Amino acid sequence: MSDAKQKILLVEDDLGLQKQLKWSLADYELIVAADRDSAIAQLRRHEPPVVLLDLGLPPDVDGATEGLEALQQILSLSPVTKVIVVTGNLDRSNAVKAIRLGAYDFFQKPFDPDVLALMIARALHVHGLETENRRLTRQRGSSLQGLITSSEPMLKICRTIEKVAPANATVLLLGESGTGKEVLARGVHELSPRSNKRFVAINCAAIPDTLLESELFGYEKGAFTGAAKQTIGRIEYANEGTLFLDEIGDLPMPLQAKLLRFLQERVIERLGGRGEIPVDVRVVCATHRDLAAMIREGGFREDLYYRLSEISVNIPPLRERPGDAVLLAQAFLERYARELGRRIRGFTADALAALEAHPWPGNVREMENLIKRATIMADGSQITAADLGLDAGEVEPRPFNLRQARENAERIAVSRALAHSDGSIAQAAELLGITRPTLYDLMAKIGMK
Ligand SMILES: Nc1ncnc2c1ncn2[C@@H]1O[C@H](COP(=O)(O)OP(=O)(O)OP(=O)(O)O)[C@@H](O)[C@H]1O
Repeated sequence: MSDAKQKILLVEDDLGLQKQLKWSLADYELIVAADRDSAIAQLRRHEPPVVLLDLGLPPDVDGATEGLEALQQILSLSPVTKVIVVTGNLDRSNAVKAIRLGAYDFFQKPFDPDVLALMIARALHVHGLETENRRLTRQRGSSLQGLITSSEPMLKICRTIEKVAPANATVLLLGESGTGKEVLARGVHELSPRSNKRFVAINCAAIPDTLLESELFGYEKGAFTGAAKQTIGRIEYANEGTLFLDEIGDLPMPLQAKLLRFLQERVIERLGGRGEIPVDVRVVCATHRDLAAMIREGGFREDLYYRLSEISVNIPPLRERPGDAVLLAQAFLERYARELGRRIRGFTADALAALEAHPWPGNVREMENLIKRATIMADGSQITAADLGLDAGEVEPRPFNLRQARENAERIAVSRALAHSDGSIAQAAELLGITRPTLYDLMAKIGMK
């Protein structure tokens, strides 16, 4: 544990007050800013958990417009920061306005050092709890290694995988390309008693039909021209571990029959071999195809389908996972900025809007590639929509209509808050500075589930 002092940002233009506060808050590392611009610069630089913000900032020292503007900017940049606003003695209405905008608390001048110290200690405590909570929720959300999500449907799938992993049941993962089927298949393996054995993946669509059989079942020396030595197949190689059959919908009919036989009897015969070899594998398979339609059209065996789908899991596409686009983008940015040694901190507002508006036909894979490329190409310290190569046309045009503008802003704020709070409504409401029922109402109003 480091015993470094905790940082507090003081936004105050009165030099006398600055001095006084510096002295009474000596237990903290006090960072001082005298106006909105420098406050934002210091916020970006130090990321303080608590900001003490005087609402009467220049040029509007007698009003609160500049202070309220600063408050909104601070919260939009860092929704987890606790902002305590400082107001004049008779300025209750602005204090209430600030709370409505998401300030954590307010404090009226002239200030009482003891009360202020108490308020700051409490804000730091709440901030610490929330950070820990987010960390734990995130950890819980990603009990499947490498899987990032905060959306309700995906978290539900994680829970399902956790439940089915220890059993030996065959799992069928259904979902569009790039939705994370292989990540989930690995999750099944990692959380199963077979985790210390092999996870063997084979993509049935990537191997020519003529080779697939020998690839799966192996062959004896001389089984066919070119079979120079005995070779074991992937099924046998996965013995005691997990076999992941990707793109199972592309398995040719004759092999479907062979696979079915293996699943029923749990023995294989190598090509050109004479004996049956017992193999103990857990089978997980996946496809982006509509197997039911394939069965109707005679392209997939119904009996094999039932064997494979003891547990069947439908993975939603990225566009149906509220909040995940931004969360994944942030995680990929962090990863690639680190790996590529680039100092890039986050996304601009237009990039966030574009990320949320894009339909992601290639799902998480498309997102990962896009962020990696943008991390390499970006010139500034933040990634813009242009860096992402997302067509400006894909971002909703900025509306003139105030109601629509408000709704757009609300939608972005709610998605971001949900992403930041790993889908917890209670936390998201707190980040947004509204009550839970208000958040539910807001989500219903803007059509978010
Ligand atoms: N929820 C997630 N969190 C983090 N990374 C993810 C997530 N989902 C997918 N990925 C990453 O996206 C890429 C594509 O995922 P994956 O290969 O599992 O998709 P898939 O559904 O199996 O695709 P395909 O059907 O095309 O084989 C991988 O690099 C994977 O690590």
